[in-house]
Amino acid sequence: MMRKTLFADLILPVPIANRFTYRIPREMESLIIPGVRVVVPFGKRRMLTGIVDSIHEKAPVHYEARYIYDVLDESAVVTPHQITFIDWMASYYMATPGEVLNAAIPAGLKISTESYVQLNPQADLDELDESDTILDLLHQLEQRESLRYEDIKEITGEKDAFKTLQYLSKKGLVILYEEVRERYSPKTEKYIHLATHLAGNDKALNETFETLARAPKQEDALLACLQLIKRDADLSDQLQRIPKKALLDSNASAAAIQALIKKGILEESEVIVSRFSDYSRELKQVTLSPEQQKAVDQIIRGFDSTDVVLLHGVTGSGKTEIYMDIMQHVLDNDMQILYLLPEIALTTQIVQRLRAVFGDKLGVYHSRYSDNERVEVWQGVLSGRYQIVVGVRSSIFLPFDHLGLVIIDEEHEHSYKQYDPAPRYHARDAAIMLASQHKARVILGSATPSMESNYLADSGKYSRVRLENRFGDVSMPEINVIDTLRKTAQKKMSGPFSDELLEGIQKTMDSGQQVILFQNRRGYAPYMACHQCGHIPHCSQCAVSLTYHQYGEKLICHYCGMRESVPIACDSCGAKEMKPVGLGTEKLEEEVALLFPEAGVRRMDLDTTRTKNSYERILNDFAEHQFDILVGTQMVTKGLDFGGVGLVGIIDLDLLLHYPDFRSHERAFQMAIQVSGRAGRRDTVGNVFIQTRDLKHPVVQQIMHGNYDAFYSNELEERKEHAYPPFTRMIRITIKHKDRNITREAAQTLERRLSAALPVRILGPQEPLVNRVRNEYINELWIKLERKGTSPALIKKSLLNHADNIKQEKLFRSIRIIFNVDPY
Ligand SMILES: Nc1ncnc2c1ncn2[C@@H]1O[C@H](COP(=O)(O)OP(=O)(O)OP(=O)(O)O)[C@@H](O)[C@H]1O
Ligand SMILES: [Zn+2]
Repeated sequence: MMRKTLFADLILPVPIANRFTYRIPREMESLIIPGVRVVVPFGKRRMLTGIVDSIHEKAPVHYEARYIYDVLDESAVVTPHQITFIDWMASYYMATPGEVLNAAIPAGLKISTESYVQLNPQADLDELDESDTILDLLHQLEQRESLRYEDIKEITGEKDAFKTLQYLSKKGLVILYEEVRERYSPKTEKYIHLATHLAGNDKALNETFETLARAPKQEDALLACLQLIKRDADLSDQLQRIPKKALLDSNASAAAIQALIKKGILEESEVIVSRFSDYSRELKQVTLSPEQQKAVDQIIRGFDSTDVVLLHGVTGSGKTEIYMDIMQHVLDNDMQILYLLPEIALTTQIVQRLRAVFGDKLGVYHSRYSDNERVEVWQGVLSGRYQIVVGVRSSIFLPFDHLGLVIIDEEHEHSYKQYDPAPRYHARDAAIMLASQHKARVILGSATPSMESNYLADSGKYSRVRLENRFGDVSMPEINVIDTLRKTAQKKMSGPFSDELLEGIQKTMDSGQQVILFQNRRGYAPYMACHQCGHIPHCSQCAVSLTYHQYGEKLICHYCGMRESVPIACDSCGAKEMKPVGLGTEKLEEEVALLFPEAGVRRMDLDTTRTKNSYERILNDFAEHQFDILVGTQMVTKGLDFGGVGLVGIIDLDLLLHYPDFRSHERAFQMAIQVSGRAGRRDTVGNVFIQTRDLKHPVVQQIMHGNYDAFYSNELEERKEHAYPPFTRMIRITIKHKDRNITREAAQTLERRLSAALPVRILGPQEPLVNRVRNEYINELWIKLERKGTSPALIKKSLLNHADNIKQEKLFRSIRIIFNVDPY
């Protein structure tokens, strides 16, 4: 009987929308199962790590299948659920499964291939007629065993050293090869135990001690070791291993331990340990208030009719405790829980609260973790060590296989949306999809629900539970709106502060409380301008002004990151009168410190939180009242829970209100209410001061009265009138090219064809406000899909086809077309 040849379909991390079929070598047949990682050759000289999706006997028709090169896992690291999820995400967000896979898998689980170069042992280096660079390279190779591709580039000074290498390889002077290496490395610790022949053998031990009579340090070390073993009460077994570190801590010298090992008295071993220490729970018992208990009951009843419940509770109503109560039920049923948060800054506080109750069942996953740490969380979910994961948006990709509950806290937050690179997904929406795959339940929590979620609750698709009061009879903060237009006329502004705000800050600090000041702009000043001619320095690659950062004296482009030093004289007229204009957090911090010299002031924004533990430090110090005034961007607006905040100031609400985007009102309302909610969360009534020039603006009025329902119904009218979400779904198509005309022409051509072919509304093409970034011009088309119209899947397919077609044309060959589904 003929033996069958087996093939595997793989997902590879490349932006091509297919599965790739490879042959399974005979000796790997039993090893290759769905969900394991394999290494395969790809193209001429690349090696890639892929995931096995399925195994079959059908040889591909259009190409000769190549062999799988290696298999990396003994059991699946990706679950079947994940593969379904990856495929769904790729098609919904118009990305490829490979792009999703790339986002999903922590870098530590990817294999890197590195090209190495070695001197051909047969090569004769004498009498070579080559350039000095090449001779230099060959001599370096002669001295070393091998060089990495990267090193070669450095030696030759060439950007692409491959040509040189090919040349040398053809001449038989060098050998090129690839080495595959796993990036994840487990953390190990050294352990010490007593040699087998000594354990439990007092006679032998005594004899050993005698031999050490002249080596007191070794004697001490052995004694210390025995004491450590005995201290552990329930272990009679003297073979127990003790951490070498513990032995060193008990003052045994490293040299003495080494000597004992050499003599065969002690033995050393290495053990793989977790990067995350075990947390014992303190078992904090929380009693829910009657209103909270009622909400829990309502949520559970809500799940009878819908899988998603929207928990709309005012700031400080104790939503977290409600989640925790329901989580306990889910754990009792042995199901997994995913708890999503919009921002790393928030994980610190929430994790502390959750850990007190759930101990080491809790894994945390976010981008500040190292690759190795992320791999351990991934494996911890696979192995069942972590039943609960708290994390930011990428945690939806973890290998869950029996999710019971997904909590999406602060569900209105737009940081749940991934902008770049693909897949451009919204973690809230994707998590709801993930939950439905697992038949799990979802709680969306917010004090200011998104238009979409509230709309779906209105229409009965979600259940809704409301909490109108703060926990523990705490009052809602008092909101004061200050008319800065009038204050300016009355000369009652000092810099960005009105007299009322300053007075409020002073009073708050006098009463021993703390202050949060919010300004949604980082840097020192939004731009610099010449006092003589008005010239404003712009980024050379983008159509935006450069932001002035006082720290380091730099002008920085917030679009492409380009930095340049601050010009002494104006580029345009030569006058030496360049001045910063406007107010960023850096300047705000400076002004506050000047006005309140006795106060401690710190700042929290992107610039002060770049390092791993910086959030924690700022937040912990604030919680411990080590400083009085926290200045920051939207980072300070989100679900933070501090007891001592008496006042919150919004320096310039207009900045939020008048942003050219259909969601600006929604965002302004949400941010203002959220940041206000940080005030007065314990006993005294909090104060909020909001500065604006637009007192009569309806949204300002709604914020002032904390009236979500009024805001929602007004805004819904607007959205309906202009056919914006939630009444439609939008897809943004971005066309980019370095030539402005080609960009426009491509956009126009695409628009014409789409209009002719598809029953959709198209806005544009138009140039966005910032119409050039990194030297590429930008045009946008906006597609509006009716909620009940042609299948979005078909339309997306057609959009992709049209995009592919247009790129076939000579003029448009190098344009880039980027799709962003639900681009908000
Ligand atoms: N049942 C309870 N027992 C003791 N303390 C509670 C209880 N419920 C809530 N709290 C406390 O009340 C405060 C506010 O609760 P929490 O932070 O959960 O509010 P929230 O609804 O998430 O608010 P926000 O929307 O502003 O984030 C917290 O300090 C919390 O510990
Ligand atoms: Zn730029």
